[in-house]
Amino acid sequence: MTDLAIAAYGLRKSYGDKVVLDGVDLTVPEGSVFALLGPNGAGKTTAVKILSTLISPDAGSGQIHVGGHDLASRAQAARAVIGVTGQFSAVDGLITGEENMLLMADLHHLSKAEGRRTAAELLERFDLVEAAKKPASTYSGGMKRRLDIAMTLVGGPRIIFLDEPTTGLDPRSRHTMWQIIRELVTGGTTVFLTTQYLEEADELADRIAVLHDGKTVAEGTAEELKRLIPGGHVRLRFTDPAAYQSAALALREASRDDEALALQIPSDGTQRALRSLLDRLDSTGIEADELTVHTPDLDDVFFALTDTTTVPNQPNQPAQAKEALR
Ligand SMILES: Nc1ncnc2c1ncn2[C@@H]1O[C@H](COP(=O)(O)OP(=O)(O)OP(=O)(O)O)[C@@H](O)[C@H]1O
Repeated sequence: MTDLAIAAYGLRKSYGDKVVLDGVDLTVPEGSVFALLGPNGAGKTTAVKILSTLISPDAGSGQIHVGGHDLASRAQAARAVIGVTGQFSAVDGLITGEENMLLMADLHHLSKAEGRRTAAELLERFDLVEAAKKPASTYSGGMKRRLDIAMTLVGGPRIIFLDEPTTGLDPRSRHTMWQIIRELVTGGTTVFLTTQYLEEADELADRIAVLHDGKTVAEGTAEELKRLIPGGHVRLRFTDPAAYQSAALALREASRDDEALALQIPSDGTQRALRSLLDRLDSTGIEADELTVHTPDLDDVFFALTDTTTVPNQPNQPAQAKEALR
């Protein structure tokens, strides 16, 4: 069995009468990337803060082991093997990137020579050599984020927590950050990240947990999560209301959008399914003005699991009828 870098059971945290985490289990195998997804305020940062020993869980939580150390009795030992970067950035804007790195080396009690060597190595690795002598306040968002991670790596952590590592970055900087994260994992580091971007979880994570209302509502690989919901469909749009009505009669399994004159037909999007659909339309002499194939992605999973206000589409009911049913 693979060793677990993080094994947390029954995580609980409330602020006053607001329950933020209501018994969350999180297990992360060593050397893997785990993504915690959830809408704003779901409790992702709170989970990161607990796992990285910045705050304590409530009494009644189960055991939490990080890097093999029980947080209740050996928090100091756990702290020695982890690094945290995120919304609470450690970068000091008033001093240079290099000075920030050397400060970190001091905090980790590295000798002067070792501190300089480590700082130089990491500045090089994160493409910050040119900027190293400039105040960090002059850095772009992407550079600051890279410096933040470089600082975290000074202590050689085996497990790193990245709280929304790419929020606010432009696409190029985001891809650079993804590359950095992949390299960290190749080097054996375990990465626990929180993200608002489903695409990011899909790209990077071996396993993903979706947090909602203080609970994990789904967990698995991106593929497993996508399989949880059907979601796949073909959408046919018409400009002629008569053609739309005929098509709705011919395709009784379709969901109707009377306003947009569009029909949504559940489908796995395969060539065979599409051919059969088109054959049915052909045989009735109906032509759609637009056809789009939608295969489920993480967005569908995320919204299906976290949006409690959505009423699933009822097959083939006109919008007014649906209204009347409410
Ligand atoms: N120190 C605190 N005191 C009171 N409430 C808090 C505190 N910290 C967090 N909360 C509340 O707990 C909830 C979860 O916050 P948390 O920061 O963990 O969410 P999040 O999922 O990281 O959200 P975001 O994506 O917006 O950062 C929020 O409603 C927040 O207001």
